[in-house]
Amino acid sequence: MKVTRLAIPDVVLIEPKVFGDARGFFYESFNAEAFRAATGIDLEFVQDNHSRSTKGVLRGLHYQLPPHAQGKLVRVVRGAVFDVAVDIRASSPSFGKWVGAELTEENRHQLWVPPGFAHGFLVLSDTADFLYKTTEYYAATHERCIAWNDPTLAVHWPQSDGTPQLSGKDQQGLPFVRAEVFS
Ligand SMILES: Cc1cn([C@H]2C[C@H](O)[C@@H](COP(=O)(O)OP(=O)(O)O[C@H]3O[C@@H](C)C(=O)[C@@H](O)[C@H]3O)O2)c(=O)[nH]c1=O
Repeated sequence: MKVTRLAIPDVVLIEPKVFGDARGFFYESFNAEAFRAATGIDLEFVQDNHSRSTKGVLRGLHYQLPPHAQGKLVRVVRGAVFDVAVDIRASSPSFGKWVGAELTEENRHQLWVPPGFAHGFLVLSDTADFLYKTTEYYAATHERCIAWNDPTLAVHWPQSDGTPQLSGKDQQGLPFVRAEVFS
């Protein structure tokens, strides 16, 4: 497993070791002990999620407030997305900054998005199957959404020719300046 800390070092890119042979491939998509040894981060996941989206769909920027804040280990098993994590921890030196990575079926990269970050992704392929593990359960009452195109955050979404396809909820995403953040 190769671990790279991104420009916001709490966000970690993971490149698993893949064993290919005549049958296909095998890799450990998560191993708590190996993850801890490589990153120093001790994780206990409680929920696994799978979403499927078509090209041009954008989901985000989502987070849950404490006490239901979620860390997410995200990956793509079909297609390709541009994945984004925004630091919304008021006391952080990178508050309001974002990092992004392309996660694809081919590169098998994963992103660790810690609690205290808003998260979203744009689908670049015809279809994308997006899988993620979370450290806390879904809590609808505590979920929040910041607008994907907030001018203060200025996330640079790639290949965005026109407006992405958004859920009704995501069309109501708040401006960053009005969003509840982590103290
Ligand atoms: C996220 C989630 C949704 N749901 C339900 C609520 C709703 O009826 C339906 C679709 O939910 P959403 O529109 O919120 O799904 P989606 O827009 O895919 O939400 C996800 O987006 C990405 C970017 C994240 O970071 C995730 O944490 C999550 O917020 O699924 C659950 O039952 N459990 C869950 O954990």
